[in-house]
Amino acid sequence: TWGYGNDNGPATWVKSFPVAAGTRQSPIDIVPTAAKCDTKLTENPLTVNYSPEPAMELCNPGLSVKANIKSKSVIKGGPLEGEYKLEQFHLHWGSADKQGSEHTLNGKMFPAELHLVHYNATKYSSFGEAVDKPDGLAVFGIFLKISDKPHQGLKSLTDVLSEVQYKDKSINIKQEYNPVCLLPDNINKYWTYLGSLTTPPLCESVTWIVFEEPIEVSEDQMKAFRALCCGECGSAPIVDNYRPPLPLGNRQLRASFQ
Ligand SMILES: NS(=O)(=O)c1ccc(O)c(NC(=O)NCCCCO)c1
Ligand SMILES: [Zn+2]
Repeated sequence: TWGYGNDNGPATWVKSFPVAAGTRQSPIDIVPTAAKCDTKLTENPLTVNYSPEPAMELCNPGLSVKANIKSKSVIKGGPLEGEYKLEQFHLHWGSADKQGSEHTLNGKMFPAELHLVHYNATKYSSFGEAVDKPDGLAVFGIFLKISDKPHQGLKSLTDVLSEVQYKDKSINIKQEYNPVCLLPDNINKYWTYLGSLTTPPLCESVTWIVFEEPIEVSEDQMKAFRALCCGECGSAPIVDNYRPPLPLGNRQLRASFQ
């Protein structure tokens, strides 16, 4: 099956998933000077209405770590028509701080990138129905950068990653968890473009919203992600689970700010 190794990594995915060669693939390199500032985005501010998740499920599907959301946490506005409901969030990270993010900023990679995945609940009744529709999904992309202080919101997760170290392990976070704690302070500054899932099946169904402001995590928190395993005890660590950027082509990258 697909992965991030030499024999099954991003360059091989097109064999099983021809859409990998499509015209609205993700991630991309974000070049702020090439983005068009669109006042329609500021006139219709992005609004986030997340709720606390009691007993949030955290799992290791083998190629990332994922939290599944059951509560009604929704977003709307900005580039979005209708209301999009939070389904899950997960991350992509590197084996070292010099790499790990999927989107890049003027060619620069961040050590990791957090994805909060929403589906169009106005038009579709489930994530599964929405996942292959052109207006089906909206994903927040949040860059992670290293600081000497741990990210408090992520700490509830990084402190228990050892309990989902192996593939198919899952736990419930006891303390109720509101995913709003993962967002940067300023969510009014973002870039947006039409793209895809960054892993197979690579569906061209995502309105991407990538925030300018990174969240700050500690080196120890990065080490906790890098200690997760792709399989059972003794299997390789989950690292470098990122797809490199694809051409923007003739897509318009829009900015919510000057
Ligand atoms: N990275 S992303 O664009 O935000 C993204 C958001 C939602 C997704 O469903 C996927 N991909 C996915 O679920 N693939 C099925 C097998 C995964 C095994 O781990 C990727
Ligand atoms: Zn992702």
